[in-house]
Amino acid sequence: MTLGAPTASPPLSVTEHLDRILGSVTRLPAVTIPIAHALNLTLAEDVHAAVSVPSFDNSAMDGYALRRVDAAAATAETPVAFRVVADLPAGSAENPRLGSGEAARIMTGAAVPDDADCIVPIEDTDQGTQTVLISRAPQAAAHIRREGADVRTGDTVLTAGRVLGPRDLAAAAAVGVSDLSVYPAPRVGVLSTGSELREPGTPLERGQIHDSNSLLLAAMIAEGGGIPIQLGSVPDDNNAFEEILRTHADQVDAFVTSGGVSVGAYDIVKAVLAPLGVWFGPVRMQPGKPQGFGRFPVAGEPTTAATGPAIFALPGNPVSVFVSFEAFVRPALLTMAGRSQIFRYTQRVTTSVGWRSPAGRAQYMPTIVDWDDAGTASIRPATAGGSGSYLVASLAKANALALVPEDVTEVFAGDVLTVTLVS
Ligand SMILES: Nc1nc2c(c(=O)[nH]1)N[C@H]1C(S)=C(S)[C@@H](COP(=O)(O)OP(=O)(O)OC[C@H]3O[C@@H](n4cnc5c(N)ncnc54)[C@H](O)[C@@H]3O)O[C@H]1N2
Ligand code: MOO
Repeated sequence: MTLGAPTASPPLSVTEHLDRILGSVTRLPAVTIPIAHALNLTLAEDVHAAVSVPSFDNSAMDGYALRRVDAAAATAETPVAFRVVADLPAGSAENPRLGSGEAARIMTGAAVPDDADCIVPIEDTDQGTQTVLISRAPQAAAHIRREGADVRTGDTVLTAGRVLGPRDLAAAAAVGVSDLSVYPAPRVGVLSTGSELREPGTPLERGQIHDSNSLLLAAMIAEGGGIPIQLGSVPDDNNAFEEILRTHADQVDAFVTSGGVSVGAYDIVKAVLAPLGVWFGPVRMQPGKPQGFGRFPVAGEPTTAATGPAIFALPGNPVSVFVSFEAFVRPALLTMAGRSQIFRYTQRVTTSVGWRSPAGRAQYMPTIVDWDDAGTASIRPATAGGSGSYLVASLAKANALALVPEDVTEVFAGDVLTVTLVS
């Protein structure tokens, strides 16, 4: 056991700490993967249509393909008879010749014979299979979906930088593309520290608590477009902590740890990582004051190389974990995932009650946004205890974080604050 080193670094503002982090992380190298695995990833290269959509003239209706001129006189009272010379379900490769007075029965999506110039829907016929009576004169080119009406071969269908949603994947598939160049989701090892931690569901003895940070972090990583890798929890033991990081360093793009970064005698995270060059110090925020950030060296590389996985050493208090993730980890992971939009949208909202905020620290208050009947939003703290960093159960009620600037020590009802809606 190594004693935690006292904090030496001067306090950073939230912006200074975030700038250092964003200056250190870069997007991951692009990879080419099957479309089916590309949901929510950022596209690295434009996608061009390999085939037109539609790729052939096809019928928009179940009906009959024929030459319009032959049915020009058709009315309900004086229907015109056609000989049915072919039957064309969708997928048929047939291209039957159609002479005067001849029709092909055709289903939606089937290729229109070259000799036909319109489709008569079955509603305007007697649905005959040998001969068919057409009871309404068709419009020119009626119900034919033309080749290339949507996109033509070579057209740009999706542009680089796009975050791929379900419709993007469908568009890529439709234009004949099977693989996409994307920035991969960062793989993030999640490790909780603390001898007091027990698995959720385990009965607790005096002094023990359930490990909620592992779940919180893994879920936030997944929600933020990363792939969480649960490494469980380690007791306050320097060697056990370092060993688990070393074991996984070459398998992850980042680590997020919680706990053990303050000034206590058992703050192992700082004790192990600070000598490896990871920065530790206070950030002028509440909650989330003690922070650590740097790179964890991969075996065989010099500890000074900035090539190992990024490591975010967050404080242990659960609300601090949540706020720290929102403020620092989420934008960094989104950067690694190639996103250009790395911050959530904010809005200015009026507070319906007041509260106190510590001097010289930006306060992140978990809040509930209420909307009145007129659609006007207001916020109130989500928990009776304000931004107390241990209030993990009440944190679930919050749907927003309100930011109180460093120099404000009291928020009054009616004040307007910058609010980030969180999920
Ligand atoms: N003398 C001082 N003490 C503390 C200071 C300070 O400046 N001087 N800072 C306080 C602040 S602010 C914070 S935040 C915490 C951060 O401490 P650590 O990062 O070292 O975290 P721990 O001591 O390990 O744990 C803090 C708290 O959180 C609970 N915890 C830890 N891990 C989990 C988990 N996985 N799931 C749920 N809860 C967890 C832990 O039991 C503690 O109650 O330091 C203050 N102290
Ligand atoms: O800064 Mo600590 O993270 O308030 O509880």
